[in-house]
Amino acid sequence: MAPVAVPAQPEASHASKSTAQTTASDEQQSLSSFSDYHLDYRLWNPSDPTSASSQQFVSALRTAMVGIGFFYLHGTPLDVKRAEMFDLVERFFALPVEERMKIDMDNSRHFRGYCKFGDERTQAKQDLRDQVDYAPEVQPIQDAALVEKWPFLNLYGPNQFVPDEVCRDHRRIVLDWFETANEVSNQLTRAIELALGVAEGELAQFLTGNVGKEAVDAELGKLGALPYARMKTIRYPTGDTVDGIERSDPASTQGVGAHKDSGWLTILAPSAEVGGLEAQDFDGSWLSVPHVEGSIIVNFGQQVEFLTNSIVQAATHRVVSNPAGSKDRYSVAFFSSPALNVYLEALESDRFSPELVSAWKAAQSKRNDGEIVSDVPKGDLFARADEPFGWINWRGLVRSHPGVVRAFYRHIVQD
Ligand SMILES: O=C(O)CCC(=O)C(=O)O
Ligand SMILES: [Fe+2]
Repeated sequence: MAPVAVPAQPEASHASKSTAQTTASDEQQSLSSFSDYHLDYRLWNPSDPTSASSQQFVSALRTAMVGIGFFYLHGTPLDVKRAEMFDLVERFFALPVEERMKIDMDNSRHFRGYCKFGDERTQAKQDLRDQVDYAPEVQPIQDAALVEKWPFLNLYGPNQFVPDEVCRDHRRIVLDWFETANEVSNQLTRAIELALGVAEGELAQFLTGNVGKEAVDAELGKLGALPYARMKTIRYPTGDTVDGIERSDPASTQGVGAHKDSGWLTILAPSAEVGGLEAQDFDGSWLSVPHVEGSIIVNFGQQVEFLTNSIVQAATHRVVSNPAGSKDRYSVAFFSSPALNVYLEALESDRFSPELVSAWKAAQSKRNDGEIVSDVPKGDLFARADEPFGWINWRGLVRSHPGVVRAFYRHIVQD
């Protein structure tokens, strides 16, 4: 990959020293310096995916698809919404913790709402962040017998928002971002279909849930398509204690531990001021992923890897936190997901376009014998062909949020 000049980056508040304990050298490379990982969304014309400009976008996407699974996407409609969104996030986390706790996730059987600092773990270690989780704003599913048989149907339901007089426009700003990020994910999915050389809708059907009858359980099929996605607004706070909560390990810098996102595509807006996001290169080294003005970050989740037989890799990434820094870090992450009702089956590799295969071979030849080093086991959250995808979302949420399980699901979830 040819490094490319990019606009000067704001200084990351965690200097390279704080990552030196986990990286081999002080000279950490930045993902932003590689031209292959910068895509221009304005080239993509949704009403004419076969135009020369759209094809140029698809070709760039193909190159990114055989990379480490992370890229910058410039010129999306999220850019103009960013300032308002980050203003909201800062206002929300500045509220007294008692106000934030009024939308505590432990009050939501649908796994929506605020998770206080230190409640979440990755690889058995406390993550140093607090966050609000959202998903589609929909009615709960009413058919009690079906919900009992398929507990993941509980994931459908309303979000929790703070009233306007406490935090102005919480609901409006979040739902608007959710819808816009979802549209970007849908457009990228169409472009991925073209990059792979598969028919229109072949991947999109897994997201919309409008799959052929044979792919759906008959009873579940009664409910129709059950599209799903999640979103988080996140804070990585500084300070020895946070909201009166002690850090369990004062020396820890684990904002969020190394992981691969479990879903389809992640559309991520990282802090412009405070660094810390890192992506793992194929040789195991960690690249910094700073915000670049006028872009958002996209990464592939594990279901893209699953469906493409690993020709596309889900990115291994983490956030290195700096509790001693002068500013809290904020980020906004949208995770598209296969619909709850669908069964995923990997595509036959021999169907991929010659262009994709040659891009993949070229990328392989530059790696250590095609070897991929990752701190996360391959396929830890892959879908299974014999169960609806809802189970993957359900298991992930049950594992991450024991408080919700204690409040609502003691009878069906064993420790
Ligand atoms: O906060 C970030 O920048 C990344 C968060 C992330 O990777 C996640 O929540 O899955
Ligand atoms: Fe992630």
